Amino acid sequence: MAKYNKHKSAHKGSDKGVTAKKHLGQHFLKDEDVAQRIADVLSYDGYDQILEIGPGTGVLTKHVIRKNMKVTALELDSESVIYLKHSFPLEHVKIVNNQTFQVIEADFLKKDLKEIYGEQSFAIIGNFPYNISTQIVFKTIENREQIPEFGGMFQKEVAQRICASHGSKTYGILSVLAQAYYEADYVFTVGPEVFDPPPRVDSGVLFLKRRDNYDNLTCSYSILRQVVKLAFQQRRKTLRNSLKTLNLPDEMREKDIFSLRPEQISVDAFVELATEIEKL
Ligand SMILES: C[S@@+](CC[C@H](N)C(=O)[O-])C[C@H]1O[C@@H](n2cnc3c(N)ncnc32)[C@H](O)[C@@H]1O
Repeated sequence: MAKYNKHKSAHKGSDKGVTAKKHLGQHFLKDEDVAQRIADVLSYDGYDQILEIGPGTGVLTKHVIRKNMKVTALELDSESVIYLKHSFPLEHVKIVNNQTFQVIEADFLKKDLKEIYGEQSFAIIGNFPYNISTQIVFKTIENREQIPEFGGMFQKEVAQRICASHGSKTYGILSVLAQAYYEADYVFTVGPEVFDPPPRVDSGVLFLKRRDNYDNLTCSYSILRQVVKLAFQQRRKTLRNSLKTLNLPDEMREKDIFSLRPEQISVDAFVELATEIEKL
């Protein structure tokens, strides 16, 4: 069971003046090897800017900085921001030429990413706050024109869900929407012992690489999201039942795909179906 200490002496961030806060999903990495392996999941090819979500006390940040990219770290916790701005050992920054590193105190979910990047591309990395995992993935998909790669750590089940193939029990809304635009690879699992305080669950690291045809899908994101959501809201039912509210023409509802349950339908087949529905 995770322990969020009221006393500042007992967890990894506390020696940096940062108390772990449960509502912010703060579990600080204490294993440098794992931090290095997370930083290594991105290719660092084809872009020169990185956005780290939730740097905390910078355990992962310093490995990312060494990759010779411009790094922006977005952190909601003001204690962590104060530490990163004033006490984060600057040798991590100085080792690389022509590099900028900035910390911005902000909520990733609310921040307008164009304010930071304009139209430029950037990759996302993080040991993500697990309480907002789904929203992080949705916001990434919505900003996909600027995000060629995304890598980092989620609760293991969430990472597995994003990477799941059709036919698997964990295949769902996140799998279809993420994989419509990104190739998704589950990279490795870590146990609670690499964090301080330890979470109750295992964690999984994944890597998303944007597909070459990401901007060339035959349907819009909004219709795909609508169809997939409706289908998985009643995952035990066939599409004929779950898509009833769309009032689709009978001849469409006679097609074989409508006798399937959503977990039996591949990403490509969902895209094809959403395309047909959008054309109506
Ligand atoms: C699991 S901790 C990881 C901390 C650090 N990266 C590490 O690996 O030790 C998640 C971090 O995300 C931050 N955070 C939580 N919600 C956030 C949000 N909406 N926007 C930005 N950062 C957030 C937390 O304050 C915390 O520092």
